[in-house]
Amino acid sequence: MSENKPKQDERLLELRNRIDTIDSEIARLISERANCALEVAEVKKSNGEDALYYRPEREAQVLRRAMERNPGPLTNEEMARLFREIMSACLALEEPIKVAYLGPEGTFTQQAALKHFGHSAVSKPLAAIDEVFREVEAGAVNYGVVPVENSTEGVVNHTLDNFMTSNLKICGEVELRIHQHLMISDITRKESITRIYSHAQSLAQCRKWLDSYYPNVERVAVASNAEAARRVKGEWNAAAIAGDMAAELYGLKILNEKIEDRPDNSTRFLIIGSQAVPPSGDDKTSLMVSMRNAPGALHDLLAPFQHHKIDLTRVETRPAQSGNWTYVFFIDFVGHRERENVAAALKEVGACASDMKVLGSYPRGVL
Ligand SMILES: C=C(O[C@@H]1C=C(C(=O)O)C=C[C@H]1O)C(=O)O
Repeated sequence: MSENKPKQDERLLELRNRIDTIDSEIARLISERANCALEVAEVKKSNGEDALYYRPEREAQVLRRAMERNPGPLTNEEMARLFREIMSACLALEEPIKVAYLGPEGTFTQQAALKHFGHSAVSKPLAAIDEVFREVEAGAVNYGVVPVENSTEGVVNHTLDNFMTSNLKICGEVELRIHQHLMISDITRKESITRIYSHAQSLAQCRKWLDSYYPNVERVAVASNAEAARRVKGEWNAAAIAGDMAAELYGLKILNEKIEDRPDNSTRFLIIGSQAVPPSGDDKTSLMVSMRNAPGALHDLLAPFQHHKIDLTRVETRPAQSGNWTYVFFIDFVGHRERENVAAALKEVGACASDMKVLGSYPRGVL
């Protein structure tokens, strides 16, 4: 035993007492904050604002500020995550926000929903992207969360196509680093794996890894990663590729961690709702445009953005549902539609397009 032990014990006791004092101060301040949020809800109610107290632009500002003034040693992301949960709990005092997501439970989309709304939101898994759109349109939930693009595998066509027939708006975005793991159940025989289940996108994200380590094993695409994990539960000769949440949900053991081919593999999700979001100070806008099929059409469409010094972050093309060989462009750019240069560019684009719809201006993803 070190002769310093009594001294160290004393120091430990002192530090723990300090932590206890700080904790009671934090608890008092969180309660004070919660009471303020309740009062804000009262004011909103007396202003006749909708029953929805959630304000995406204000939440983005609160999170950005938490990161900007972070004195350390916690990382900015950790600090913002803590504030994310405090806000989520404060908002739920009035009424928990209801969110539908592309399920089942355990998918990356659920993880994105929790990252964006915090754990006090009530989330509801649905089986298809179309169903998420319908549920939000019907007003059964306040918001929906759907994937829109993956850095390795590209765009999620289903989500873009839904905007052609829906009047929902984009109210936010959230980006998630995607880590894929190979997992097995407690009855799986490691040496006898003949089949690997996963969603097609995930199989594609791990193609090279699978070619190296399981070249002769059958790859079976199923509806979701969580479904892959569920199947493995009862099969002694199968493994699944899925994320942490699925492993936890189905009690699977992770055999190989982070097997995605690209270390920066990430997916972007959209928050869909019926609310137009005011500027937060750092925003993006998504636009859907149809053009007549004429020479120079794409140039005419993009020129106003260059002219008004607007940064494009994405341009996607999809076949229009109205006829063969006509196209719809999905364009994302930096800036809110209420900003002068954005409004001017939109006017010019509108003048040369056969159809144009602003899908939404929304805060750039913070976390
Ligand atoms: C408190 C408000 O309402 C909600 C709760 C927030 C919070 O806890 O900070 C922020 C925005 C809203 O979602 C507000 O509008 O300021």
